Amino acid sequence: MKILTYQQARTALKRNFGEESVPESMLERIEKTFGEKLTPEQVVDRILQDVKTRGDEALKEWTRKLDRVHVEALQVTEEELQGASIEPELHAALQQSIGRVEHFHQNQPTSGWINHTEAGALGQIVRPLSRVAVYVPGGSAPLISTLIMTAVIAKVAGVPEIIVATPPDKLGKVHPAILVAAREIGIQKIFKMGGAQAIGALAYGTESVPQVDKIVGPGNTFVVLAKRKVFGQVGIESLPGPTETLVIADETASASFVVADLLAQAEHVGAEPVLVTPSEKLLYAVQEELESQLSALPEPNQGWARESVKERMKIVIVENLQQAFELNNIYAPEHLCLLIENPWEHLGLVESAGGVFVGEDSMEALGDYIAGPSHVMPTGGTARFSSPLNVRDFQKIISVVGVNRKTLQTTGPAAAQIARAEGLEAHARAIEVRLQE
Ligand SMILES: NC(=O)c1ccc[n+]([C@@H]2O[C@H](COP(=O)([O-])OP(=O)(O)OC[C@H]3O[C@@H](n4cnc5c(N)ncnc54)[C@H](O)[C@@H]3O)[C@@H](O)[C@H]2O)c1
Ligand SMILES: N[C@H](CO)Cc1c[nH]c[nH+]1
Ligand SMILES: [Zn+2]
Repeated sequence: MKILTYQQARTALKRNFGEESVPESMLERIEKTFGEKLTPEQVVDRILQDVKTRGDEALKEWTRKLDRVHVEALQVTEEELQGASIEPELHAALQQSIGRVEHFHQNQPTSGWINHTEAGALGQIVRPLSRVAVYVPGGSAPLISTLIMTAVIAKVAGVPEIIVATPPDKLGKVHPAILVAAREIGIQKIFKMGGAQAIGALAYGTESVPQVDKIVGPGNTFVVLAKRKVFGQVGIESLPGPTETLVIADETASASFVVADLLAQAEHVGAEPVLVTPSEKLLYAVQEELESQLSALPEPNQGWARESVKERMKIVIVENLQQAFELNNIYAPEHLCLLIENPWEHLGLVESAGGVFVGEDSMEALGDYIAGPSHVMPTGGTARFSSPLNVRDFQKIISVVGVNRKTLQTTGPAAAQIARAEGLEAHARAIEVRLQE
């Protein structure tokens, strides 16, 4: 755990996606798997190229090598989908989550507009994408909730065809709760594939996997790098990678809640929990509480959290809350949790974050499952320029230009002027030929 001053944190928290150092443990795992020293980027290039040229065969081989399982049929069969069952309590919880995510996104304004006036018409029409894929992580835990936090929003946007990709478990199966949630949402096509190989298959298409228009959803470093590389071939929504949380807490915060929130995210592979506080008293209380909550966690959760917390957790001591929010805006975290007195009064200081969790009853873990907004949020500092997954990510806007002769007469000469300044004579004439009529 690192304890930093405000000045040190100004440099330490500044990030540029793709430039962060790769953990030694990941490089070692790569060397073990590939038998040579490669960067994650080189690994992803190799996998994408192979899937592009050899299709299903490559996909299955990479699944065997990286997920250590052989899958005969990549697509989940109708029997598997219809036969999946889970505890009624979990089923009801999934239904509640689906309902709340759907309701939240139905509130997002997304309609188009066309203004018909005496000058003619101008506007924007909105169309859903035709075929999208949602990636549901499954490397270390089957993220059932991520299916809800992606596919339900695609449904609200009106996408007719939604495809799911998720890594198979060691028996070559998809978690039954993912299948039940898929049934509830009305999804039929689910593929047992993960990592960069899944992204390649969806971007290029294979014998079994249809090429999609856009791939959305979070994942580990390999998934995120692959998404970035196939952008252009297909659309992507943003770069939601390993999760991160910045908690701003003052002396009024409960150390127990602060630690609970930091540990909840530390439980994710590669997570980065950061605490920023002006209170030394809270700092000592948090250090004590951390040990006690860590040892109370059951294995294997404790193992992940311990590794993450010890290696990755940062605590920053600041002079006041103003400094805390400045650091937040430099870091641009996926999640910002406000455990301070009068949190609503400070919301205006937030310039960048995937989501803000205001007050001690709005913990981020609730947002992960059921609050309403998608838990798919930008990481790695990309919250400076991108947003949480939302309905607009599944739609496109088409501009509509239908002005009339009156507008042509008032705007045409200016347009022709600009065209000639660009040296584009044919453009100017295409306008002027109408003006002469
Ligand atoms: N930002 C968000 O909105 C958000 C939301 C949910 C989850 N997440 C993040 O998603 C991530 C999920 O990661 P995960 O690993 O559990 O699942 P994952 O499904 O993203 O990745 C698993 C896949 O990675 C590939 N892989 C693993 N090791 C590899 C190696 N050495 N070389 C090449 N490929 C390799 C395998 O193909 C495997 O199928 C977590 O970091 C979590 O924090 C982020
Ligand atoms: N906190 C993760 C990234 O926002 C999402 C998640 C899924 N399941 C649990 N948590
Ligand atoms: Zn989480």
